[in-house]
Amino acid sequence: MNQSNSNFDEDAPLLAVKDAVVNYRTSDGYLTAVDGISFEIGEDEIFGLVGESGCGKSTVAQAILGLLPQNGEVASGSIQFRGVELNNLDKREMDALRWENISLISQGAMNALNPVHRISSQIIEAIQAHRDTSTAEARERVAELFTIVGLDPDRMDDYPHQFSGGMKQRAYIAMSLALDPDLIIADEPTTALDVIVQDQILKRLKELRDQLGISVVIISHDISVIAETCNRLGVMYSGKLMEYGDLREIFASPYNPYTLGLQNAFPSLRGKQQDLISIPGSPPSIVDLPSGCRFMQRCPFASQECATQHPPLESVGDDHFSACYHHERVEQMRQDAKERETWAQLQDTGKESAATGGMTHD
Ligand SMILES: Nc1ncnc2c1ncn2[C@@H]1O[C@H](COP(=O)(O)OP(=O)(O)OP(=O)(O)O)[C@@H](O)[C@H]1O
Repeated sequence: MNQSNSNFDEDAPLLAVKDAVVNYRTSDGYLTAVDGISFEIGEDEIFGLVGESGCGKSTVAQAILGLLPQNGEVASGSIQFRGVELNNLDKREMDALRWENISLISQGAMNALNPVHRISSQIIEAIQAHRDTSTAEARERVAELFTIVGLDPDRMDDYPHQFSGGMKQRAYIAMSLALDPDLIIADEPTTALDVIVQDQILKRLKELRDQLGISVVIISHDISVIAETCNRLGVMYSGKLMEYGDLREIFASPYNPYTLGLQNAFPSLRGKQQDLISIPGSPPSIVDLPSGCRFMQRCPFASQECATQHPPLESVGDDHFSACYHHERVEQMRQDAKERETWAQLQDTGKESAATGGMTHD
C-alpha cells in the first residue's frame, strides 16, 4: 500500500462511495448528473461501471479524483479512500493523492502524451514531480514500467508519433503506474482502439491486478468489455445505479430490465455471436428527469407502480442488488427480454421517449 497519507484507515474499504449526488450548475439551474449512488471497491478488484453515454459514468470518475469541471460539485454524500473523505482534502492533498494513490487513464489518454517530448522524459517528469529521485533511477523505473505494460524498454526514448495507438495507450498506462497507485480509474480505456488491441489492453489491466495487486475501475458503455475484465460491476442509468454487485452472479441471473436490455444490445468479445437487439429510445434528459423509475419509458415490463418514484436498490442475492419493482417476476422478464418483439412493442405503442433512437455501439 502506498502510505502517502497518515490518516488512511487500513481496515476501511479501498474506495467507498455513499449516496453521492453530483450537480452541474448551468443556465437551466442545477442539473443532477449523479443521483445518490453508492458502491464500494475492495483490494485486488476490477470494478466495472457500465451504462449508455450521458448516464454519469465520467462524472463519477471526476468526482472521485476531484477533477469535476468548475460548474460541477459533489452536493451531498461521501467519497472515501481508505477511510479518508476526499471532499475534505485541499488541492495540495488531492494532487498528492492523485497519481500516488489513485490514477486516471482517461478517454483518449494516449492523445494526452505531449508530441514534442520523448515518452521517457514525460514519465520521468511525472515521477520527479512527486518523488525525490535521480534521473538515472527514474529511467530505470521507466524501463521497468515499459516491461510491465508489455512495451520494449529500448523504445522508451521514442516520441509519441513513433508509437501506434495501442502502444501509446500502454505508455500512458505505464505513466499512470509510475508511483505505484493502489487504484487506477480507466475511463473508456480502449474505445479508440481496434478489437485486437482492445483485448490486449484489457488483458494487461487484469494482469496489473494479478501481479501488482492494484484495483481497477473500468468505465465503459460496452457491457462486453466489462464482462471480459471485471469481477464486480455497477450498471448505471440516468445518474442511478440500476444493478450492482458480483459480475458472475449478475450475468448468471440478471434482475434488472435495463441489464437484460444491455446484454442483448452488445456483441460478445469472444463466445457465440447472438442477434443484437437494441433498446428502443434514449435515456431521459437530465434537464427533465421523470419522477418515477428512470428507465420506465424504455422498459417493456413497466407498470403504474413504476411511475411513483425511482425504485430503491434491493438485495436480490449474495453481493447482488437491483432497483426494480418487479423482481418477483424476474424469470418471466428474463425469458421475454430475449425476444425481439418484447422490445419492438415499445416502438409500436409509442412508449419510448425517442421513436427513432436506439443504442449505439460507438
Ligand atoms: N460541465 C458540465 N456541465 C453541465 N452538464 C454536464 C457537464 N458535464 C457533463 N454534463 C452532463 O452530465 C450528464 C452525465 O455526463 P457524463 O459525461 O458523466 O456521462 P457519461 O456516462 O460518462 O457519458 P459519456 O460516455 O458520453 O462520457 C450528461 O447529461 C452530461 O450532458
